[in-house]
Amino acid sequence: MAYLSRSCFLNNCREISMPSILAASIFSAQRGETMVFSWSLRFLFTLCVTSGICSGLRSGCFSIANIIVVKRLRGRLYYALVFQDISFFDAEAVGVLTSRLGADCQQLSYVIGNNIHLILRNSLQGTGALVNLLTLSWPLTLSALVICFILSTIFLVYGQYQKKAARLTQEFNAHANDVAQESLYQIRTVRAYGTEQKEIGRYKEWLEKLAFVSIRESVAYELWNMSFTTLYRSTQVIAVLLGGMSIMTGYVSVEQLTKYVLYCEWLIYATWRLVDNLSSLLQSIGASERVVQLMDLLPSNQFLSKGVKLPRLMGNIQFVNVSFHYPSRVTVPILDHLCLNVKANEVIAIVGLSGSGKSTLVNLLLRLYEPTNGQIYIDGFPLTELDISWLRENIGFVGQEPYLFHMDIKSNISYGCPKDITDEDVEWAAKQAHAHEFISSLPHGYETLVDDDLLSGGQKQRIAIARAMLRDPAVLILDEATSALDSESEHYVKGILHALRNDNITKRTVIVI
Ligand SMILES: Nc1ncnc2c1ncn2[C@@H]1O[C@H](COP(=O)(O)OP(=O)(O)OP(=O)(O)O)[C@@H](O)[C@H]1O
Repeated sequence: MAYLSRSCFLNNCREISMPSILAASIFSAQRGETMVFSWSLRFLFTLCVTSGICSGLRSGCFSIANIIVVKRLRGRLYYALVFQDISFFDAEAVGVLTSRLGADCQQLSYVIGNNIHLILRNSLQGTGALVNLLTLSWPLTLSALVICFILSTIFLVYGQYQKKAARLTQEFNAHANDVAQESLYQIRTVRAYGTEQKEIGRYKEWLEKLAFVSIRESVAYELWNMSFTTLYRSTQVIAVLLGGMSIMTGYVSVEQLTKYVLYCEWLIYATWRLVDNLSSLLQSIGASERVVQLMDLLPSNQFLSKGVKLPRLMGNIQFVNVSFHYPSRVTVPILDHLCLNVKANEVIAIVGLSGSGKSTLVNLLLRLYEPTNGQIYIDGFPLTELDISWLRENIGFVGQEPYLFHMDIKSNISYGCPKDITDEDVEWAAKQAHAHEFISSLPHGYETLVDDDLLSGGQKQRIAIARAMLRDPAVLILDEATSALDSESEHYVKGILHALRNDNITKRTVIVI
């Protein structure tokens, strides 16, 4: 790669002499200097071939580098996202985050890949052209430079606008993406309530905002294009005007003027390409600011500090004066100086009105959020001092709305299990959760791929219970785990709870909400 870059750099330097050689070959033909003419032609031909080869190799290498950069960016961003606090996900919409992972990462790769490389190349060619122009005639060069200066000034104004527009485009795109994702994900609710038109309207609202910004962006681009073309043509007219006058006064020769026109073309072309690359660079920077900010986020403190791993989790749980409000709703206290004592191997039930904070209690125990006041102790250790991954390995949790992954049933049951698992273990857990029978009746049994329509709410919940049972946890939390079960399954699950309570061999603390 380094060798290739060096060769391409040398080729770019050689390319700068092209207008000179072109003019030299034309005028050597006019003077009848066949040797010079044939040498110039050979040189030009070699330059054409090497330019083509270098350009092909360069764009090939940069496309590959781009693919690698996008892969790494996405990986790094995903890593940064996954290790954020849960409160981060309360504030950020999933559709917006997936948009950052997709289109925005792609944009950022253009900054790193194509643009910077093209900017360097065009700067080199522009500088080469300028040096050659200066050796030909400085008054003529000055006129070309004035035009380049005006072009750059117009571009600065336009570039600022483009950067802002790019950021808005990304924002509106991300919101449109979020609305579409939400509606499609909730399509059954949408259909049941007949809100298809309302959802289309919600999506269109963002599309309209997006179109508005895009149209303004296009108009700005066209204005810039218009200024550029006018100024570019002006250079040619000025060259003929000043150059013609200089020839008439004998200040420059025809050959010098020809070289000047060719180099001028080269300079303006390089300026245009440079400005265009800078403009898309600014566009990409505008679009990728949020990606960079997200990538720079440090992982949650929970993962940074190494906590204590106890030889065995007994399951003593103590809430001492715990108060809490959600970070997104600081004015709404959920828990206020709560004290709770659960002894190891106890089976307790937490009962309360809807919205009274039962699930919040579990969220705090799993350390998804930190209490705003007070302390939670597990086996006498403050929760914050324990190794969080170790603790979660020892807790089995079944939530109110169990979500199954798009994997086969066996993988769903063994999901996140820290131990080595055999097929028999998976079957045992499924039997404990009264799930074995319906799993066996599926076309591919435990190998059946789970998708949204395959299982009923109660069946999904039984698989989630099996997942928790398989870990053989020291603390088992069932957050309204029977809410989606039919009366027969509920009866069985209650049987499991009784069995857990009377089980004196497998000791565990059970919290039932
Ligand atoms: N992530 C969150 N951000 C902000 N507020 C939240 C969040 N999760 C829950 N709440 C609020 O906290 C309060 C308690 O919710 P919680 O889910 O703990 O109640 P619950 O007793 O489990 O209710 P239910 O029995 O209906 O499940 C509710 O007012 C709820 O709106």
